[in-house]
Amino acid sequence: MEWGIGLLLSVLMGTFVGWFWYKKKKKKTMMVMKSGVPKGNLGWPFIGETLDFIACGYTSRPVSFMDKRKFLHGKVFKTHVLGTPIIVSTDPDVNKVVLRNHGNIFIPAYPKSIRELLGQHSILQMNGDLQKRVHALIGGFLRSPRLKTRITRHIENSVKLILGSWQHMQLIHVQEETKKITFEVLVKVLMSVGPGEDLNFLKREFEEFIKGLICLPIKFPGTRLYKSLKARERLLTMVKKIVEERKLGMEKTDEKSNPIDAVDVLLRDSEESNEKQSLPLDFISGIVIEMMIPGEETVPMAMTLAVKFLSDCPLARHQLMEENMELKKQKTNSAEDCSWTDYLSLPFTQNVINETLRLANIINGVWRKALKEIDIKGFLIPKGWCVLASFISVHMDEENYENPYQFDPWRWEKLGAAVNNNSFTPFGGGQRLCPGLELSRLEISIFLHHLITSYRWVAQEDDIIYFPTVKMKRKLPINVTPLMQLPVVWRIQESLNFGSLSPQQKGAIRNGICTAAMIFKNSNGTVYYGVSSHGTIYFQSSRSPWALFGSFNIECN
Ligand code: HEM
Repeated sequence: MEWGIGLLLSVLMGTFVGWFWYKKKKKKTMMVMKSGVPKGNLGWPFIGETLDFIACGYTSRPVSFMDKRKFLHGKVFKTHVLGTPIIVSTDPDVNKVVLRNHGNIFIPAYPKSIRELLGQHSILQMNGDLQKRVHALIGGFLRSPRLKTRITRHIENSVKLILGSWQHMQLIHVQEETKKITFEVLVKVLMSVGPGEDLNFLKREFEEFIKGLICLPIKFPGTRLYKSLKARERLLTMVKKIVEERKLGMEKTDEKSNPIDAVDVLLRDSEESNEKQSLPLDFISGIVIEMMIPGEETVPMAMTLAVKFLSDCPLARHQLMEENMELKKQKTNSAEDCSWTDYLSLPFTQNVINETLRLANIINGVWRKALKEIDIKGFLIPKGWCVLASFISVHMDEENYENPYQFDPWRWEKLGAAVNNNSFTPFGGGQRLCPGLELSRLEISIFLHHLITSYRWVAQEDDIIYFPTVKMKRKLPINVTPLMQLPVVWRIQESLNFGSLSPQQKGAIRNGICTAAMIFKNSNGTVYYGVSSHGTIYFQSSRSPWALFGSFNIECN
């Protein structure tokens, strides 16, 4: 009996000690959770703080949503937007960890409409080894010098064709025109489809498809999502046909030439390795469709916004013109074509592109979901929570950039190489760093080169809208005049600060007309004039070499 009571007491005692220990541990965990989970406000039931989030997206300062909360709760805070509680990081170090820890801790978490439209095989949603494999294949191909050499000629032709069509147009909508260039280039890179009926079909259906990328996730006949899904089906049929034909062609020939496009790369990968399972044709077709998105959205928007920012900053436009005119002159003199390295090594042009990408924030951040609880810099992100690594907040933070709202391409002269910098992530980072980074830069550089060396433009009033994606309210209307058609004096006004001219030089411009002293004919009979970067005209004779003055030349008839 005593033995029984003793046992009972020991069991009770053990249970009590166990319970006490468990409670203490739980309390400790709760305390860690409480002190570690970022502060913030989840707002109203269901809608959370979505209304404020969207309202800020329609202003010229979309980052004000983040700024307000950053001020109240710190650089990492919690909120509830677009139907989900979320932890927002505006801290570059935290963003870096989120981007790097991809796969094992963080997986992409995109809104439902995007998930539905891109389908289960989307590269943006796949994880693990498959994502690594596809990313490496696409990245390797897009970065290869062989592709860049080949595609440079193609981009040039496409840019010249579109710019040429502006000759007799007064008003241009930059946002629409740039899409024509970038979509055509990307479809060529992806599946070698050139201008014609097929391209028109792809463009038409793709425009219908992309409208549903951010919309209410309701799909029955008549809804936006439904229409976009139908367009995707039609796109898939056509792309799959191209992929199948290519596969058949490859089976018929034993010759192994270099891959010509992304379809080739994806098909060959499975062929060349016996260990790897071949990628299904549906899967390849889906990836190809998904990769058309930058041709319709991101790259044309970057070009459009560069034009917008340059229009508002004549000094930058002038310096860009000088640099590109110099390249044009060199190439004309040596009777050579510009190579991709020529375009990418124009320092000021690259600074303009960096600054455009920083200020425009075309992809304003990435959404991830935590698969495990993780502590980053003292912030506890509980398992299952979504994290928004906000790039726009970092790009527009005074701590990282002086006068962040000012378009200042010269800041990059001090900041140096932009890549690998946590505070500059327009192309994301880590394992999902955009594989189209270099192609995008090349396309934008070629577009800016030909635009600035062929046209003078005046932009009409327009505003940037940041929600749901970055767009111009009026598609950026500009009035263009081909440089060749400008009276000489226009070209001079374009680049001169008249106040800095000496009386003798001023005498060369009478009533806005250039006198012969400023005009120069070379041996071919081409007329030039030279202008320095500081707006001083140099009188030149046929014996003084142009390079001596570091001036640029504009040809005129
Ligand atoms: C200015 C133009 C562009 C910008 C700003 C941009 C931005 C980005 C960003 C931020 C990501 C990371 C997404 C994430 O981490 O979830 C990304 C991924 C990606 N981008 Fe771009 N991109 C541009 C152009 C292009 C081009 C021209 C292509 C070529 C086809 C491309 C193909 C891709 C692909 C395939 C991914 C997914 C990579 C993966 O998840 O493994 N992008 N891009």
